[in-house]
Amino acid sequence: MPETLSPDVCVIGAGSGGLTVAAFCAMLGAPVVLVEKDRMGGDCLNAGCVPSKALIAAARRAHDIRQASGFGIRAGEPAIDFAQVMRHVRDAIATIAPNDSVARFSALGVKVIKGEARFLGPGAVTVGDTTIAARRFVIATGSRPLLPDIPGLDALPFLTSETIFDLAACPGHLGVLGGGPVGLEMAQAFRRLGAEVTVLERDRLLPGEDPEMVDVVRRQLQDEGIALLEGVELTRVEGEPGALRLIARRGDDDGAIGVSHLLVATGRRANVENLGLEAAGVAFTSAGITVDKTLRTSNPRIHAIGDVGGGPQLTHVAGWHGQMVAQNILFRRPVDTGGTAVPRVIYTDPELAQVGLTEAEARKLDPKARSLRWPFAENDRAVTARRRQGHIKLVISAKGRLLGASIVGAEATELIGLYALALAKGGTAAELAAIVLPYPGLSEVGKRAASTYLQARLGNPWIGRIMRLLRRFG
Ligand SMILES: Cc1cc2nc3c(=O)[nH]c(=O)nc-3n(C[C@H](O)[C@H](O)[C@H](O)COP(=O)(O)OP(=O)(O)OC[C@H]3O[C@@H](n4cnc5c(N)ncnc54)[C@H](O)[C@@H]3O)c2cc1C
Ligand SMILES: NC(=O)c1ccc[n+]([C@@H]2O[C@H](COP(=O)([O-])OP(=O)(O)OC[C@H]3O[C@@H](n4cnc5c(N)ncnc54)[C@H](O)[C@@H]3O)[C@@H](O)[C@H]2O)c1
Repeated sequence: MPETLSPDVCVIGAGSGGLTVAAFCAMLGAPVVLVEKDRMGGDCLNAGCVPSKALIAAARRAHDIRQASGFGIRAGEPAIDFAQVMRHVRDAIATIAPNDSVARFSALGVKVIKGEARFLGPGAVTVGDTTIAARRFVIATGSRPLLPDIPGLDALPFLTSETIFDLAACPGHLGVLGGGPVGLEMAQAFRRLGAEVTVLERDRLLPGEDPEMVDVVRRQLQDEGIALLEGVELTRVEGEPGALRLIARRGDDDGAIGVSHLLVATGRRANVENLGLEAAGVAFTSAGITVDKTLRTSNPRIHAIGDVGGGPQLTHVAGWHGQMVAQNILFRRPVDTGGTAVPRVIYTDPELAQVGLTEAEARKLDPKARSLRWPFAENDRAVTARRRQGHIKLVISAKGRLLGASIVGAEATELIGLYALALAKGGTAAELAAIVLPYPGLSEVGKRAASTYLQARLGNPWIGRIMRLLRRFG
């Protein structure tokens, strides 16, 4: 039966961004319709953050067992039951899934419609027989793997983030095309689970990250036996299923690498197709829907958030967008994606976390910007846990104001939050050096780095003069 709904808000896509908008609106009593064509929870829950971090956690256990002899515990080579590892991955998804389910959102008061949404015009969307004429729309349709045009690739089976978590057996030799976050996280996880792994990256590993921090990750991956081929172009894929030949070129040299499986992890493309964006008057390019810094599209009644908007493709960014846009729709609270420093983490071991400016970015804006470092090897907690790799780097202005923080080392994800707060509050190295932190703790690495700023100032001749003056008073 055709029906027309007229909610305040229609959200398209039930991933991290869309779910946040829908939950926020429903909890405040605004009528909201949420349309999802596939699985509730989107990419993060079903084929992204959750399965990847579950797999990484399993792989870490295998690695810890191999490393246990350093603690005086003899364990030997772990026996890996890959089917059970994958059950653990599915179990993690299934445990979290109820939070994102139709049942939960319906109970919150959201009208959830399963189907593909398409704009009929600037103020109406159709899903099957239903037309939704909402006051405001939020497009949160996410992204999907971007597949490079490489001769032979489409004729042979290959994996992407959408299929790798369905593997029934561990690959014998996993080729990974792309040394970005997906490629490196999966390369290390599969290596630890027993696969031979070769990464092919046409640039350098993690090209968007500080090279000094990436070096620490690179060394660890190499130590674990991962072959890292940087500056190479994959020119052709040959062979047959289970026995692929990757023909790659570096400069004028061609070489072939035999692998059993190939993971293509060369970035993502925004889901802008088949949405009727032209009918809606929403401008877009192949990079995504065009939005201003308030996340508004060229149609002022329509916002676009998360991966489809072409900004940083991260779950917490999609959620943050969703929260701001919901507040804007309900309370006219201004949206501003400009000023906030958003952390990002590569979940390799050691983890690489970044917030604010990298050293190179800061120097471009302020040639007097400086860096303060402290190694994990000089941190007592890291030493006791045999997790001595890596360091923190705080980037500060000439006057000591924090501009950015990079951490490569144990628990970098958990450590970076402090620096996100410090950046938001205009914090300084002196303030970071003054915090009292529990001993022993990894968080002390940042305090020690910040303290080097003060130590450098102790050489100032005025300090000696002031001390001599004060001595005269007893
Ligand atoms: C392997 C991997 C690991 C990742 N790990 C992390 C991580 O550790 N941390 C992190 O922050 N980020 C991570 N990400 C990125 C993260 O998954 C995404 O940034 C996030 O899911 C984006 O959320 P979104 O709401 O924009 O889109 P999505 O989660 O992709 O949701 C979009 C939804 O819209 C639906 N949809 C699309 N078109 C329509 C339509 N026409 N009608 C109805 N529904 C539609 C889709 O089916 C989908 O459910 C990872 C990504 C991958 C691939
Ligand atoms: N920890 C996290 O937060 C996390 C984890 C995974 C994914 N993600 C998000 O998912 C998105 C996708 O990740 P990704 O790693 O697929 O993409 P990416 O764009 O971040 O990295 C892709 C890498 O592949 C390389 N590349 C591209 N084409 C190539 C080719 N033809 N041959 C060889 N190398 C090639 C690029 O130089 C780049 O280093 C990212 O934007 C990221 O934000 C985040």
